[in-house]
Amino acid sequence: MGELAIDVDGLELTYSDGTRAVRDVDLQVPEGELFGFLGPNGAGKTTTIKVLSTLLQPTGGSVRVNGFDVVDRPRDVRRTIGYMAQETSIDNDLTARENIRFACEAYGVPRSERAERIDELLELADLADVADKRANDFSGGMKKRLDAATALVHRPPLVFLDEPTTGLDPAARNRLWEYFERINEEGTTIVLTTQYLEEADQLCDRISVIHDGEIVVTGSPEELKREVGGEVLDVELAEDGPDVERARDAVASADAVDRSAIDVTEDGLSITSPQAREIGTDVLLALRDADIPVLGFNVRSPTLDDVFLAVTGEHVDDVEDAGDGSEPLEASR
Ligand SMILES: Nc1ncnc2c1ncn2[C@@H]1O[C@H](COP(=O)(O)OP(=O)(O)OP(=O)(O)O)[C@@H](O)[C@H]1O
Repeated sequence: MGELAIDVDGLELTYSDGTRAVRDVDLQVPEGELFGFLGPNGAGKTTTIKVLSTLLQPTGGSVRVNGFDVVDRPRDVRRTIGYMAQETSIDNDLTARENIRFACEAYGVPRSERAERIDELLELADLADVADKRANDFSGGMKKRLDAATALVHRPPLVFLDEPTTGLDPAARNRLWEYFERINEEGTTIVLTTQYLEEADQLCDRISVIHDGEIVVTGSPEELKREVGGEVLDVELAEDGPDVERARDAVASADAVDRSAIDVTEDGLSITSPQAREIGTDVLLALRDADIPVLGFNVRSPTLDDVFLAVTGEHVDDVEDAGDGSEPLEASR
């Protein structure tokens, strides 16, 4: 492992009204990683990112960013990071080029380097063709790409992106993912927050699932899925059929099925087991004996949705908050 871009030990952040937004957070992110905080609204993602980027002072624990303590050396931290907030900070009345030029001035990029830097970032953000159009005419995805470009003008080795794709359609989101991958390949460490399981899965080298202000698990998407333990047997039940709890009781009565491994899903039940394939017949027989019709069943690998359920004990739907019209924490399958 190379140098640590982020080294957090026992971070606590309690707001002045007593809200304990973040607690007991330990985290190490090596340089070069594309790291994600995954969690629903209110989990503490923004608060954590604001502490890491010196916008909030921790109320406990120690936080080092690029080797600098955020309390003792906030200027050095700010000099070496880029930050893209949830709300875009670009000026709609300015063109893409003018927005980046303005950021260059704000970050003190030497005058002689500005023109080259602007062209380089317009290219990276895939906005060279529309460089002289006003941001007001841009789509949501283009605005986000421009916003991220303005956070990179001073060539920070580490950039924070707070929910960079929330509210975007899948095509725009894919384009942003490619852009972030390019930035990361060029050597910039990226720490982002997301409510999207698919985003965490596809984009991030490692993720921390954050829930109620605590990191509940950290690892690569593959590691986390492996930790779920085995495969998942989905059983689809008739919507107007018997009570799903009765179905759960019936399945739990089958040999080799652990009751705690049975979850209620939108379509019926899912059973996680190292022997998901072997227990299928027993599960179907148990449901038939209880006169519960089965519409379909399928064995599959776990998704991050299953990871989320396993580590938080909550369903994605239970924590879903589609207040902004998007579909956060939507399953990736
Ligand atoms: N300024 C504040 N004062 C008091 N409580 C706050 C403040 N800002 C956030 N909180 C609370 O802290 C908790 C964590 O909020 P935070 O914004 O960090 O979550 P989040 O995971 O980023 O969610 P979101 O997706 O909504 O941004 C929530 O309970 C929130 O209500």
